[in-house]
Amino acid sequence: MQIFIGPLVHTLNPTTIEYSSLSILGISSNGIIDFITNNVTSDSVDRTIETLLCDAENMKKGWSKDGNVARIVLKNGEFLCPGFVDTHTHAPQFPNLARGQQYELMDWLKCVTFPAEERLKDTEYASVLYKEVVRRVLAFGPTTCCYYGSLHLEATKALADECHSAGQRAFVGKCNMDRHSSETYVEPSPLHSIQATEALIKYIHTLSPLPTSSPLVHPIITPRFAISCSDELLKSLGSLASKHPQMAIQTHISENAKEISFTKELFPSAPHYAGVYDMYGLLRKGTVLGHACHLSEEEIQLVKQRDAGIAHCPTSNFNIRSGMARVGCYLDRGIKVGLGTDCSGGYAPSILRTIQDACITSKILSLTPTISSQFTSGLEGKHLPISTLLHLATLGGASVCCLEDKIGNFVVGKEFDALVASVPGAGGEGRFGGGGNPGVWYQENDTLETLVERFMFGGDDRNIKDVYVCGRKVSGWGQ
Ligand SMILES: Nc1nc2[nH]cnc2c(=O)[nH]1
Ligand SMILES: [Zn+2]
Repeated sequence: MQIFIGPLVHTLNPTTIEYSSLSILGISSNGIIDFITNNVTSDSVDRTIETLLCDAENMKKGWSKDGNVARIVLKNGEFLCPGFVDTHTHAPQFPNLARGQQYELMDWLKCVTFPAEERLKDTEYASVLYKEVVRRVLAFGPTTCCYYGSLHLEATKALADECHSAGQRAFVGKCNMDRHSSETYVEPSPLHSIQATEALIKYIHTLSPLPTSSPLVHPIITPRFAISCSDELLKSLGSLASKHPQMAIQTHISENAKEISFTKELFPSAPHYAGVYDMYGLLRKGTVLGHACHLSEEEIQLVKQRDAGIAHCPTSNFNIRSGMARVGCYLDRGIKVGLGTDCSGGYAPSILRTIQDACITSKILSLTPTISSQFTSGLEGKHLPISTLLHLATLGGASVCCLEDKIGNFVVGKEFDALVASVPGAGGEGRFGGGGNPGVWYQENDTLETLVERFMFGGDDRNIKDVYVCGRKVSGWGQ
């Protein structure tokens, strides 16, 4: 059992952020938040803890004054933040990070991305690569991550193994792709693709959960995008999805102009891109749609109706010049939106970087007079406030993954997925943690609001001191 003592920040919805200058959180031995008291004064901490430990409800949960309780006291410049949720990334593409920026999507796939993914046919290479991928992702703070694997079953099992042994909450999918790739990187038939997907689902279901909680690693059905799946494959994936009505699905949608027109050519009977997935039963609650830069009004309404979620990938959208997603509009319509690093379309597995680029995307849209002049209320056409940006990175992402009842913010009964964020003092505590010389440091008299702002807009992995999934420390440079 652990008690955390320190400031915290989290969101309740896209426009409500809560700051507490000093909180006390009790985390049970199975990682559940048993109690929280916010805005405690520093001279009343001991007294408050004693009261909490003697509280009848807390005693029923196993707390007592004489129990074995670890106290974790945050230092100056540190605060608790909900663990980040990366709703869209590609594990086999990590060796390509920061390469290929000269291409747009379709050439980028052909020239640099498919060749990199093809290397995963070597399962030994997969094990070595994926160990490093999961280690790096965790160090940047995503306690939950939606991973695309390659086409290869054995390699993708290795990815699931790495998430499982590192203790990361994850969705792991084997890409389905039976056309429009290279001769050597394509699945031989829809049947082969489906059998391998079923085998992966079975395998992931055998990974043992933590002793006292539900599994952390989940399978996810992963048609790469409509272009790379034949009608027959999409149909079979739809049947597979209907056999597993709770299972998550991930794919790409409406990322780039050429991709959209090719999709229309390939599926002339579909009303639009979103309609292709809908036709095959792949657009539903738990579907994570990557990018969604150019959705039409009809598509937006359909996505909302089906209760699918959107992975906003702004870094990648700029890097491979795809476009800008209208996140304000999606949120105004009540669509679930989270952030995706989309490595290696994005440069790094950094959700902080993605927050910064989501902010810039919204600012560019707000500077476009034809857009900003149309909207007077709501988020569309405005630059996104801090509450919205933090929400996208945490609770918003959790809701895209249908995990909003389990994680995403600090609420009694939820699992403790959290970061200890650190904005060190100049030359002071934490300065050398994380390898050197963080780009932001606190100034005298900084409020918690200012620290959070510095972290979100100037932070990187050096500002992520500890990473907890379900109460277990899984990464970080803190001792
Ligand atoms: N950004 C991105 N878009 C895609 N569309 C289909 N595959 C991919 C991919 O790997 N990355
Ligand atoms: Zn992607």
